[in-house]
Amino acid sequence: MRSSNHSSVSPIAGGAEPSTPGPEWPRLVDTEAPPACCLPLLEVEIAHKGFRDPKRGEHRVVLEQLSFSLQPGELVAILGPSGCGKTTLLQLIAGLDRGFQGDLRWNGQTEDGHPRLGYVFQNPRLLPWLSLRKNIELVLDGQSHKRRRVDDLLEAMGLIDFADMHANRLSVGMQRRGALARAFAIQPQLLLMDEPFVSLDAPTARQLRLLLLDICGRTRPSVLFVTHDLREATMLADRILFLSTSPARITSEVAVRIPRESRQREDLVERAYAAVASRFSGLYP
Ligand SMILES: Nc1ncnc2c1ncn2[C@@H]1O[C@H](COP(=O)(O)OP(=O)(O)OP(=O)(O)O)[C@@H](O)[C@H]1O
Repeated sequence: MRSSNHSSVSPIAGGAEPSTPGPEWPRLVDTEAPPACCLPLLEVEIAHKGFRDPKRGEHRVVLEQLSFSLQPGELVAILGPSGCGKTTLLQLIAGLDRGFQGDLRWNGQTEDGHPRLGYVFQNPRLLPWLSLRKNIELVLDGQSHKRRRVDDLLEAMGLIDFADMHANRLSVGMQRRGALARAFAIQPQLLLMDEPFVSLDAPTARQLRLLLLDICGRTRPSVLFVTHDLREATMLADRILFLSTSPARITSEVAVRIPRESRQREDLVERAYAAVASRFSGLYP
């Protein structure tokens, strides 16, 4: 299973019709997913996920017939309207919520083969009573050279001068960077990120996106991240999956063909972004 359960060029439900492809298709962006290279790290097949509405007591379907796969080393962005079920999807994949109908297959298996997993939550979730350094060392328990690894990461995040400060003394932006450092520290095989760069100032967000690409280039994790920022998705992702409103399913998919080593080129990203934005105009301005 490589592509999702949708026609690859279909518009999002309720959205604008796709415009005629421009010159960037299929050079920088394409609706054809690249051919699968090998066994997917993850195959998602969610038949049904719902919640009981706390007020009315009714069962509400949030995800339905949603499927896609993730290749080793692939960076995939998930976009969709607010409240459609993006965080819910990440939580199912992380195993934080097992109440759904469907299957998650890791390296082709449903039981074993769960990879080392990093999760950057929407809220940084650092332990307020510990220093920033201790928050990160905590996930490296028992590993040698952890101080060196933590210092390197804090340096890269521009946080080294704040390493011994309690987490609750840090600004929200600094806590976000700390949460990213904590997720990178375990060198995850799969990194799940829920709007990781939101509420950071533009230069810091750009610096961290480039850092993510740099780390991905070196350690090749698979990354699945939620964003509302189509430009960010175009800069980072190899594929962008578009979700519909609840019950969410994948309605469209775009492959971004900017080579990883050229993602820092704003001109290329801007052209690819313009092509994707024009095709899905009105939905993700
Ligand atoms: N534990 C829960 N109990 C009941 N309803 C829930 C629960 N968790 C999520 N929901 C509901 O499921 C729907 C999807 O929520 P989710 O947080 O996954 O959306 P989202 O796409 O990530 O939203 P946003 O883009 O605003 O962050 C929402 O209507 C939410 O209220």
